[in-house]
Amino acid sequence: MDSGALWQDLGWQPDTLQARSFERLYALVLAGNTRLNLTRITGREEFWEKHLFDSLRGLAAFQDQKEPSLIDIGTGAGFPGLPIAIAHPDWYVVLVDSVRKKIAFVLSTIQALGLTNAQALTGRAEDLAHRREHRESYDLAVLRAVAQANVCAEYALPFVKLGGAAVLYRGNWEVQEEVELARACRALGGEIVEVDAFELPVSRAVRHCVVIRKTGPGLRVFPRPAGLPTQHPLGAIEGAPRVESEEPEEP
Ligand SMILES: C[S@@+](CC[C@H](N)C(=O)[O-])C[C@H]1O[C@@H](n2cnc3c(N)ncnc32)[C@H](O)[C@@H]1O
Repeated sequence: MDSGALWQDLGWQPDTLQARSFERLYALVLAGNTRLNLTRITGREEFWEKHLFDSLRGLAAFQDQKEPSLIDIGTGAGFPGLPIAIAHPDWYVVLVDSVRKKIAFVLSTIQALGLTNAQALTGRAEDLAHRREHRESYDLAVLRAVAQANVCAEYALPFVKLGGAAVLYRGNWEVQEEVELARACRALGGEIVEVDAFELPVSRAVRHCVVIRKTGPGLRVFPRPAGLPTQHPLGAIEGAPRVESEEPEEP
């Protein structure tokens, strides 16, 4: 499948500069992979589908939003944040990861691509979300393959402005996950407003994008100190088996 056909599914086409940036991003990730083990997705077609297309498809519902600020929590090698920053030059994108060497890679990539609308920070979501400059400061938060859905909500919602949204990029989506996420959202001032199910255009792999609207301020104690959200996930049903749905990416 050529990349032009891939973008048709999104109703969007990159211009010449954006197409060049995607090519360059692919080359930089391949080069970085030899040192840093960034991703197992290295084939060209798979990279286009599972890193570029998937990153943008998750935000299809927000495509026409004007100049939002967005935080990508647990960005790894820069996904979905870097493709979003390339596709939307008028958006302001902050990419966060707790692993310094990953953020060093993302920073060097931002520089190599000349992206003036993106910046990257090393830190844990649990710490950064309590800093005044980040608290309830973003229109959108995105997380792909970071943690269980209810844990992702605890990381994300404290960063989001009232009326903004967190978008969780998921593989499979189980009823139990949705129940636990809804319970967590009640404490965090969020409400699940959409579960967008789709297939990737080439591999037909199943994806779900879960949109949580920020409807209230949530409690100041969230997110809890580093490690607690994963050890004691909010909204978890006592005695129920832990759901680990298939993640879109396992670097
Ligand atoms: C499986 S990788 C996914 C990377 C990328 N989002 C993707 O889809 O390709 C998960 C990333 O989340 C980061 N991460 C996990 N928990 C985090 C936290 N509490 N705060 C910041 N980053 C975190 C990890 O360091 C890792 O790079």
